Amino acid sequence: MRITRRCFGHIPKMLDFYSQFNPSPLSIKQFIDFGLSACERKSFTFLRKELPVRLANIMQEIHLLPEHLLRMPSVGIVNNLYITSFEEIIHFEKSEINDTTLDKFCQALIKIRNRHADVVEVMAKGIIELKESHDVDAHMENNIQYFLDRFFMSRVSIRMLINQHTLLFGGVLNGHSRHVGCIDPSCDVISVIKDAYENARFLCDQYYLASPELVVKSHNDLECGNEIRIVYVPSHLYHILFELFKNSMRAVMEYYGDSDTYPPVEVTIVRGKEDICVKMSDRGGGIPRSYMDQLFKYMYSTAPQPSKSDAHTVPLAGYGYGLPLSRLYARYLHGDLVLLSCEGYGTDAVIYLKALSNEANELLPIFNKTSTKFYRTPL
Ligand SMILES: O=C(O)CCCOc1c(F)cc(-c2c(C(=O)NCc3ccc(C(=O)O)cc3)noc2-c2cc(Cl)c(O)cc2O)cc1F
Repeated sequence: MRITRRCFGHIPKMLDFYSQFNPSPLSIKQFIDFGLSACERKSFTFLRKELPVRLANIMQEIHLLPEHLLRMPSVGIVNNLYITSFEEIIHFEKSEINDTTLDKFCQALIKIRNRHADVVEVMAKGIIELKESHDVDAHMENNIQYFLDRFFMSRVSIRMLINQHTLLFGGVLNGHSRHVGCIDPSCDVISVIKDAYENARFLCDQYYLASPELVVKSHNDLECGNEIRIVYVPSHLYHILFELFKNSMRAVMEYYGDSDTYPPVEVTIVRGKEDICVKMSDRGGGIPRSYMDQLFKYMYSTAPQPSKSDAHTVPLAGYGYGLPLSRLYARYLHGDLVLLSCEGYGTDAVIYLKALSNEANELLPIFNKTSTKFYRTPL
């Protein structure tokens, strides 16, 4: 990236240095245990190395992107955001550990988090710029899908580290006393489901003047009928559920357009030995298999917002990254999100979450020969 070389002299060398280390995945149990011992100096010492490592790993991949994409103005903006933030963090590499340094570090993290707030939208704009200026073949689309999954997963992980440190040590009182940073050690899955449903229903009522009811079923044979709770990040679970409820409601309301009664959206929660599963079932008519693959594709989802005139048709091309990002949130702690549709009937979406906090490890992209080869190997 010529711009980088000219303007940020020592950065390329530092990028090479930090990208030779693999990111260190933490389990949600480690986040909790660390958060309960809450030692700011230990957190600072870990983060001033780990954050540059995670930033450098993904920055090196940005530089491997197809030239056409790399040259898009919005991708250049994102690249420079990362360079600026990387430079700010490595500034603390050899700092003396005292209260002033710790306070400046916290402020720097908050500044970085704010700087990167709109990166998803800016990256989506970069994809639109590419589609409007070049033909994108299957190989390039494959590269972009691979990169964006890794890029957005890396971003989720970096924001998780920043949020934990700033929530634990940023001086703001912890409103939810039992939460450890952004983690709820005893997250009541059903209450997050109801939250997400009510908010999606509000949007559905606004647009369709009606909405499907919610039916919740729960199976917990492992802990004989107790409430199903998990050590998890409520905001991640909410993000996934909100997206799925919006999709289910849209499908049901479009499929039963002229009816005045609608089949409910059924959510079943099951506590297994390994996983907690949340299955969302709707009778929204389902999706043909030929279309299923497109739902998780960034290139297919990235399209200019539908003009108001076509607002009445179901946008078959998704217009956001809601579904691919939801799957990344589920996969971030070794869970998953799977869609099963029966065309002509409806769709099941299953969220798998690790039931045990010591198995819920961060899933982090690693910049190495394997990932480099992927970008350089023709289909
Ligand atoms: O990102 C965004 O903003 C929203 C992006 C997303 O927008 C969509 C959306 F909400 C709902 C559907 C949809 C349809 C549909 O639309 N069926 C009708 C059709 C008929 C024919 C064909 C075809 O021939 O290709 C395709 C679909 N059926 O089931 C679902 C459905 C999809 C998901 Cl992911 C889900 O969790 C639950 C569902 O019920 C498709 C979307 F795409």
